[in-house]
Amino acid sequence: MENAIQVSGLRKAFDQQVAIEDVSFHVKKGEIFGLLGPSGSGKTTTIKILTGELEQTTGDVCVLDTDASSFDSTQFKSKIGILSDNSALYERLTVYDNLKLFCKLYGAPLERIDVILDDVNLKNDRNKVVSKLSKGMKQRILLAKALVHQPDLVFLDEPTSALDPGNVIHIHRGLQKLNEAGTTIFLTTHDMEEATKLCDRVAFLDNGTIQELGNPDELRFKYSSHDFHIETTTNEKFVLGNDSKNADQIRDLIAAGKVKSIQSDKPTLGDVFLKLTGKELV
Ligand SMILES: Nc1ncnc2c1ncn2[C@@H]1O[C@H](COP(=O)(O)OP(=O)(O)OP(=O)(O)O)[C@@H](O)[C@H]1O
Repeated sequence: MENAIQVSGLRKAFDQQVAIEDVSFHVKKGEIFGLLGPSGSGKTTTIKILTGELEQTTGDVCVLDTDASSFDSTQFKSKIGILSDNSALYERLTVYDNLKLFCKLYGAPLERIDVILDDVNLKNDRNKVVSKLSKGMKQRILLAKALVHQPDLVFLDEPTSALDPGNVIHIHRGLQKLNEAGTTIFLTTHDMEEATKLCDRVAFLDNGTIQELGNPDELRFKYSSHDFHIETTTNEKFVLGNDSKNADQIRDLIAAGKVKSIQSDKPTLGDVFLKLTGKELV
């Protein structure tokens, strides 16, 4: 099967509270797929259903050719990695020993530990006791734990939310490297730059339903006004619509050497979300 994840008609209600409704999508093997949405939109609920932590109210879920009834099996768990708000570490053990325990659980070679510690920028902290580390460092150990056994598919619930910009760049590189080696990545994020940079496709979730789904650049183009933003050599700024009448004007301005810059309108993913839902994606 070429899909790593197949979801159709998914609904989850907690008593009267509907968290997600009629959610359908697929994630191809080898893709980086992002689920984007504001707080409370249903991202974590979706991840928890896909990893077997929660049971859906209705709908079908298939992950790595495995039906939800088998998500508890060790064989399935060894093929996926999870970073979620429930991920935990042994605080009194060192960084290395935490990862060693996890490797032993899933039969992963111990040589992977130093490779993954480098990917999450913790190479020099391998012998430190976890309880003495910062929140951002613990987040990176949890990320290493999700990735150390080289899973076929990883679920990352806001992987960089607690990290400083330098470490975000480092982690992004590590995730891209992992993906190039064949791992499918499913992530949630509030960070539109992260989604634009990393994801092959994104889905916008709002109030528990998918509002739009596609490649970030294609979505940005689809929701662009296609206007041109022009700045002249005399620092005048104006906007011209993308039509043949304006093409003549733009050509004349260029011919007269009066154009300092021309930029086409390209909304950010946050702008697209705002257009679709009237909400900021924060
Ligand atoms: N265990 C639960 N019991 C009752 N309601 C819940 C439970 N878990 C989630 N919800 C509700 O389901 C909705 C979706 O929550 P969810 O945690 O999936 O959102 P989210 O998009 O991950 O938010 P955030 O970005 O803040 O983590 C919210 O209205 C939330 O209050």
